[in-house]
Amino acid sequence: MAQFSRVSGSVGLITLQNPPVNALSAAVRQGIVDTVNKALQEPEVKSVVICGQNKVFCGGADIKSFRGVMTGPPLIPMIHAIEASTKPVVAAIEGIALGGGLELALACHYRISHTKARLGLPEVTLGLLPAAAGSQRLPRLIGITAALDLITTGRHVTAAEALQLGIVDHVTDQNTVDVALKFASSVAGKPLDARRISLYPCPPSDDTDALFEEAMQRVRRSARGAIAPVACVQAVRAAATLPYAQGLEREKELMATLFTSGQARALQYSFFAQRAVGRWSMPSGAQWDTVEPLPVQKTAVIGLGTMGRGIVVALTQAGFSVVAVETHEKQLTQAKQAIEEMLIRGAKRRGVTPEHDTITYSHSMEPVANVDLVIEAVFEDMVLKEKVFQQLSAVCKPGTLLCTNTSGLDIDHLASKTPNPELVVGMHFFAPAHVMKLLEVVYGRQSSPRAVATAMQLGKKMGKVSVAVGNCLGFVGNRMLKPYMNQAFFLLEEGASPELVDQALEEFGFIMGPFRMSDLSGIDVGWRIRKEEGLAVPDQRTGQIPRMQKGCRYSPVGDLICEQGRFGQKTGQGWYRYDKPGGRVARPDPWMQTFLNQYRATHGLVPRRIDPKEVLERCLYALINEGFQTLEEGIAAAPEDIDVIYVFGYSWPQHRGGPMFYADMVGLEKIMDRLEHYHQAHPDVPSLQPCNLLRKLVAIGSPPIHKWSQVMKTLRSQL
Ligand SMILES: CC/C=C\CC(=O)SCCNC(=O)CCNC(=O)[C@H](O)C(C)(C)COP(=O)(O)OP(=O)(O)OC[C@H]1O[C@@H](n2cnc3c(N)ncnc32)[C@H](O)[C@@H]1OP(=O)(O)O
Repeated sequence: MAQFSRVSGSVGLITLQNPPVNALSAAVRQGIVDTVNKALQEPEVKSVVICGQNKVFCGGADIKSFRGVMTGPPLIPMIHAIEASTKPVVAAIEGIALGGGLELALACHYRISHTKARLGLPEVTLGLLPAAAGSQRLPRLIGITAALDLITTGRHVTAAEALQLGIVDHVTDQNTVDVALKFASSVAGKPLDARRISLYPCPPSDDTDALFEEAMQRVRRSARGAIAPVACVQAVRAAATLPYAQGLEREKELMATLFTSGQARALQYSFFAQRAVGRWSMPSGAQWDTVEPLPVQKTAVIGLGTMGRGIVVALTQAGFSVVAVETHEKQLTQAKQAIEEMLIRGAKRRGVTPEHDTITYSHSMEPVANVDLVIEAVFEDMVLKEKVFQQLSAVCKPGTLLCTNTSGLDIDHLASKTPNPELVVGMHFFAPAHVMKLLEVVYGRQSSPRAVATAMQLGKKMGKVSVAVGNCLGFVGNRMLKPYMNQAFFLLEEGASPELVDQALEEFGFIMGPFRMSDLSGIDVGWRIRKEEGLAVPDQRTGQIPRMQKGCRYSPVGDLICEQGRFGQKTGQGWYRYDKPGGRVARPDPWMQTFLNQYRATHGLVPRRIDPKEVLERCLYALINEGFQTLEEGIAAAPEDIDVIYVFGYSWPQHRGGPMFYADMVGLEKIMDRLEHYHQAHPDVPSLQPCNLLRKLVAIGSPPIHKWSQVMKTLRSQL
């Protein structure tokens, strides 16, 4: 809806009304058309102001409506009618002007913004482009380079930057609507042609071809196969090289391709999935809207290795006071310096003053006594963590929440070492913890709903996308990674090279394939865990690590690599070789080829040609199958939880939605058939055997992803 009123006799005020973000639903568009007509027809009205209800201008098109048939007046003619108006129209921008919201403002003759407003064209993040003439108007207003930046990244700008770029005419910290009304009154009757952006020529650049060539290359490099950023460059190019009307036609053509692409569907699903994970629930029925979080102001981090340092930075930047504890004096000094540097760099990037006075460094636990919440981030060793939790239980005030940053150890076991297991939860951060957006909040059998609510809220305040998951080995993310990594190892045994496997998965859209990723994070990390699990241990009789363990196929290739001291980038050699220890550029290593040949010969394995399709199917479908298993067990509450974890923690390409969305796109029947096919070929790999939930979904006709929850409920109630 949009409401019309007349202010001071001569200014028509149009207020968009569609909480919470005044999205341009069919009703809002109809309201705008009607109220603009009214303003034009009423002779007393000399100028017009458009604003949004509740101090929010407009969050753009209604994304929910993209799923169905579009109804109501189309956006483009509505926007053109505003620009063509013979009476001046002023946009009063408060809160946000995003996507169609900013395009609406660009059609107005003047834009006045509140200092705290944010503006942008984020369509690219939804797999689209600004197709309500935004791709044609913005370059004409602010130039090609700046427009390319905003349109291809979708980033939001502050009012100050918008003013500097020329997107808005004036910024105020007063009541924006009042300022706009006064201004509208002052420009009544003034000529408007010079204010109609569609009439502007696109500002020339020195070498348009070179500029677009460079932009296209940059975008292709970072897009990982996403098509919207490429279409955005093409649309801006149309603005730079074609008359406005033809540019609009091109914009429409490009949008038509994007709109119907699976990528747009995936990215829009991902938008809503990110919000859905905030509405967490626990198997007990406790959920986000029925549980009050505990108040948290003072926090502590125990252990200042890489993870601990990142967590201290993230907490400090979110405004919490932090006691940072590291028992080794030398490590404490180094950590302090590293944290200060990270805070300075972060503050510089955000244009604020660094906040270090809120951190207290300590080599003892004493200052932790009066904090509200502790995050333990010591080495991934259960005995060490148990000791820390016992110390914390002795020193902390009653009611302190004890969180562990383990990446997969048993939360229930750790909780059992404290007198208050209900106050123990896992907070699994991803490295680097001050950068990576994902946080898995892991509840154990005894974790109280308030403890979960508190950790979820803390994550939100730290700017994380937090997902509540149940307790099991590896939780959701690392548990699903295991069958994926196993397949990658098996493929090496059967004839693939690390390059072949990585390339297939990188072309799919992962930032790094499993072997480059493992070189980056350190191959020895998994080796240590496998040794603790009793897997990477030579058989006393043969002296070799067995290739069958507990009745299942096991590949020791990763263990053998580590035995050679090849831990990845840090040692300059891993699955690849690097110029020096710490080097970043991975090069294929002839040593690896020889090693694999010898390994296969030793075990009588005849190498065969493996194609990228098999790599994708085996690695991804095994991972997806494990995803279904976590849903079946209730470890993950919904497919959205898994998808958000994979997109934000494991570089799953966002334009493919996440593993479970991808499974829905590929077709559950196909996934099940291919898994069965591979399981027949490898009967000693149980993770290739389709799980019950997948079978059940296929049996009832493969319902779409939003209907899986119902089947999951039935299945769990039958168990
Ligand atoms: C021809 C095509 C023309 C134009 C194309 C477009 O305009 S595409 C849309 C472009 N706009 C956007 O991409 C904005 C998307 N929204 C956001 O980035 C954030 O929601 C926003 C506006 C910055 C607010 O963030 P905040 O953290 O304050 O709230 P939250 O994200 O939780 O959102 C609150 C609820 O509003 C829903 N919502 C937000 N934007 C839209 C939208 N454009 N359409 C529909 N619904 C929207 C959001 O889902 C939340 O609802 P919930 O029920 O909680 O999921």
